[in-house]
Amino acid sequence: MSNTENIKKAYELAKERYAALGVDADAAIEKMKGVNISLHCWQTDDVGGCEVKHGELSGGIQATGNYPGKATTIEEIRADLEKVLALLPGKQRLNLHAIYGDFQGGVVDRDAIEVKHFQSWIDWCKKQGIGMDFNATCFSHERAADGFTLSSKNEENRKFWVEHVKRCRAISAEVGKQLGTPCVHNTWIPDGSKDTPVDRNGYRANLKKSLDEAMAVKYPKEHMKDAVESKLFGIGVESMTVGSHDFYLGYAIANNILICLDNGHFHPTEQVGDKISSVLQFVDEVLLHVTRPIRWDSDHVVTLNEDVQLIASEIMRNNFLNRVNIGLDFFDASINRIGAYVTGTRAAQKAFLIAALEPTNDLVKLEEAGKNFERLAMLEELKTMPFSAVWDYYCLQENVPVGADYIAEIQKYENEVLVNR
Ligand SMILES: C[C@H](O)[C@H](O)[C@@H](O)C(=O)CO
Ligand SMILES: [Mn+2]
Repeated sequence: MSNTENIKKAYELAKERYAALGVDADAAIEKMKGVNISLHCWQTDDVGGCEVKHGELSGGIQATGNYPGKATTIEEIRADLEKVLALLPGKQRLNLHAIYGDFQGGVVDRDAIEVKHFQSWIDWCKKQGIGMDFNATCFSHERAADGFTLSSKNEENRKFWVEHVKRCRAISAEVGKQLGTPCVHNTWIPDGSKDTPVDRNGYRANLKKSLDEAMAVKYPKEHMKDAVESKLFGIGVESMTVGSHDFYLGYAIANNILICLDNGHFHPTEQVGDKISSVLQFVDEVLLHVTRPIRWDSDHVVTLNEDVQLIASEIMRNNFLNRVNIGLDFFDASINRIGAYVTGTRAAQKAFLIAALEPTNDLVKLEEAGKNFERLAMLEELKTMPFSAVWDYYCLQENVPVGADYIAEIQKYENEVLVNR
């Protein structure tokens, strides 16, 4: 019997097991069409970017490791992204940072970027048949050297970063218009203080003023949507982060924009999965940065852990796919970067498929009847249901490597492409 036949046979058996619980496995696979993950371009090159003058990565984020094969040109970044896309089931999106512009016609500073610097990315996305999201890059720059950007008390620097964000939003609107799918523009700034600051209020008032200025121009929602990303702390900014969760949640609610929840940006015992149904009572949509924090915001490769599962389950249980924009945010330079990318994205996708295979209504009924032992027991049983047979069948249907087969594909790419860089 061929491997394909075995996968199909295993799926038929799994389907019966799920059907016995009232779950339609075909329908769960169908639901995966709505799970479009925005692939963060910065996993290809350790958040380096395409500006000629590479600034040292700053802002309290770090890519550790020196595995060979890092992409160093826009062509290599695109080749790596194409490889990643080819190894993932379903349709994803691209999440681009402003430092990844196409500056081959001449590099410009961040306050002078225009649509023309991103046209080749828009065309690339069109060719791939995918949408694109965008990010202002308010770090790795001499005007961020003192740790402040939009909240800076240096008026020249503050205005510089306002202009950058303004331009990024205009570029995002054009991206969404050309690609026919809204571009989510995320603003994250590293601003904060290593030691105890005195004028916390002054910096936060500046940040509010800067965001108001940068977001004064409104764009159609069909073209672009604004998101702001909060953070608890970063390396070198341990005592105060200007853009805290309280600050940005307030700003997002007051302005009806998206709050970006990065699951590495909270106290380790807080779960972003628990926050989704809270914030969605007050904002229309959220943006997620799915990552794996180890003791700090370390941005390790996503794995199928309880935190990621809760995030996916909360979205699927509540039909929130149209209100939650799913992005990733990890960067590991210590292993094959394409391998990191594909493993992490597939892990997130698995969490969504597992969530789609849950008999949610029955579990809610148990909960509402106070049958909490039965709820606990069922949640435990679900963990060992034959999920992998459904995942393998989904990959087979999508024409991408099944199970661990993608490892060999990545090794081949390493031997044929990455080693020559
Ligand atoms: C590169 C990203 O924009 C960055 O990681 C940001 O999203 C973040 O999470 C900073 O800690
Ligand atoms: Mn993030």
